Amino acid sequence: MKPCIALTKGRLEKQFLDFFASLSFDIDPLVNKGRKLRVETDDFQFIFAKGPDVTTYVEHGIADLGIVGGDILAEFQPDVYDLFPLPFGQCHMAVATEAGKVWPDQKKKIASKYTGITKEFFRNKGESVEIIKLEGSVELAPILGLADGIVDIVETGTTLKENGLVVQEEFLYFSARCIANRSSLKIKRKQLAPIIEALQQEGALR
Ligand SMILES: Nc1ncnc2c1ncn2[C@@H]1O[C@H](COP(=O)(O)OP(=O)(O)OP(=O)(O)O)[C@@H](O)[C@H]1O
Ligand SMILES: O=P(O)(O)OC[C@H]1O[C@H](OP(=O)(O)OP(=O)(O)O)[C@H](O)[C@@H]1O
Repeated sequence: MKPCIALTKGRLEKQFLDFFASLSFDIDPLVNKGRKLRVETDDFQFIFAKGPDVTTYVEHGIADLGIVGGDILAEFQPDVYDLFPLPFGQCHMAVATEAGKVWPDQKKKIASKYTGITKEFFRNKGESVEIIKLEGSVELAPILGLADGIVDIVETGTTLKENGLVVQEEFLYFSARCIANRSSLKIKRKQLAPIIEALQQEGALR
C-alpha cells in the first residue's frame, strides 16, 4: 500500500504543493483534484483535512505522515512524532487589544480560537483570565465588546491593523511541521525514508 499523507486544507495545502513540486514530486493529480478529499499520485495517497483532524488521522495511523501548523500541535498536543519544521506557514501568537485600550482591573476577558495556548500563556504569568472560545474572525471580539483582548495567530499583522488592534505581546513562533504516526515510522521506515529525507533536507536548506 502507498504511504498516506494527510494535508491541512487551505493555506498550508497551497504552500505545501508548491514546495512538493519544487522537489520534483508529481502534484498534477493534487492540483486537479476538484472537491475530492482523497487523491492518489504515482507514489502516495493524500487526504485533505482541517489541521486538528490531520493530527487525528496521523495519531490513529490512518495517515502515516501529516503536514500541519505548529500552532495545532501546541494547542492539541497529539500523540505523534513531531519530525521537523517545513519552510512555510510561518506565523506567531500574539495578545492584542484595541489601540489605546487599558486592561481592566478585574479579570480580563480574552477571546481566542486557541483556548489551550491562551490558558497556558496566562497561567505562566500567574494571571487568571476568562477565556471566550471563538471559531474565527476573533479580531471582532474586542471591537464589539465581547472581550478585552484576543490571543491569535499573526503573520503580516494586516488583520490586526485593519481592525484597529495592536499587539501587546508576541509569543510562540511557528511554521508548518511534518508529523508521523509512531508505529508507521517503525513499520514503514524503508517506504517513508525517501520522502522524509527529501522534505527534511530541502526544508533545512530554505
Ligand atoms: N495568517 C496566517 N499566516 C500564516 N499561517 C497561518 C495564518 N493563519 C493560519 N496559518 C497557519 O495555517 C494553518 C491553517 O490555517 P487556515 O487559515 O488555512 O485554516 P483554519 O485556521 O482552519 O481556518 P479556516 O477555518 O478558515 O479553514 C494554521 O493552523 C496555521 O498554522
Ligand atoms: O497577520 P495576518 O497576515 O493578517 O494574518 C492573521 C489572520 O489570519 C488568520 O485568520 P484566517 O484568515 O485564517 O481567518 P479566521 O479568522 O477565520 O481564522 C488569523 O486568525 C488572523 O486573523
